[in-house]
Amino acid sequence: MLSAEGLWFRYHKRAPWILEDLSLTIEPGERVGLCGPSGAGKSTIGRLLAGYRKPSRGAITSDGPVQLVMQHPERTMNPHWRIRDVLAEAGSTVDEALVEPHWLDRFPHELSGGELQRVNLARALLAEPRYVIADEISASLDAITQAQLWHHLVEYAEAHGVGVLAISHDQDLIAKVTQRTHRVE
Ligand SMILES: Nc1ncnc2c1ncn2[C@@H]1O[C@H](COP(=O)(O)OP(=O)(O)OP(=O)(O)O)[C@@H](O)[C@H]1O
Repeated sequence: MLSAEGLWFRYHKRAPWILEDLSLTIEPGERVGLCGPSGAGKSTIGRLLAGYRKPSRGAITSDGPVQLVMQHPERTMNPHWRIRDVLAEAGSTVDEALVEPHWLDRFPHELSGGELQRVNLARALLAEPRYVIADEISASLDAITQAQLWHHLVEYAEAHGVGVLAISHDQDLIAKVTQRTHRVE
């Protein structure tokens, strides 16, 4: 289980608390939606769960690796590396349902936003995570690309018993791809 218990967090000592006593659990194979207004701290929760930040108080425990996938894949890839090398850093068996072979020799800026997000998701899955935090991964994509991306993630998660936290403003999407929702205010 991926568990956050009694989390308190603020970005600076004198800044206001973003999270006050937040608790949340995700079981392997479970898909949970994370909803709430802008600025409520959803991305912050994702960063904490993935270990990018440490909570001021409280505990995060996990029985396996956690991968965070974010909205802007271009920000997480070296622009001077070809897609082949971006992926090779994470592992060797690329999911061909996500990554088309003719993309491998291109640079990140030579793919569309949706194609690059598919590469980004494939890279995250190469790390064989037990949990995936999907933070607005399809926010800027058209409906078909959004559906494809989520189809891949849900199928992979079901096949491998991976727990997913889906962060999105889109309530309809959350209802479609998750089994329950956690709300933050
Ligand atoms: N690096 C940072 N330094 C200082 N404050 C930050 C930082 N990142 C986020 N914040 C602040 O923390 C609060 C929560 O931000 P966060 O991005 O977690 O919210 P969110 O719920 O994901 O919002 P949105 O739905 O708009 O993406 C906001 O008030 C934001 O301004």
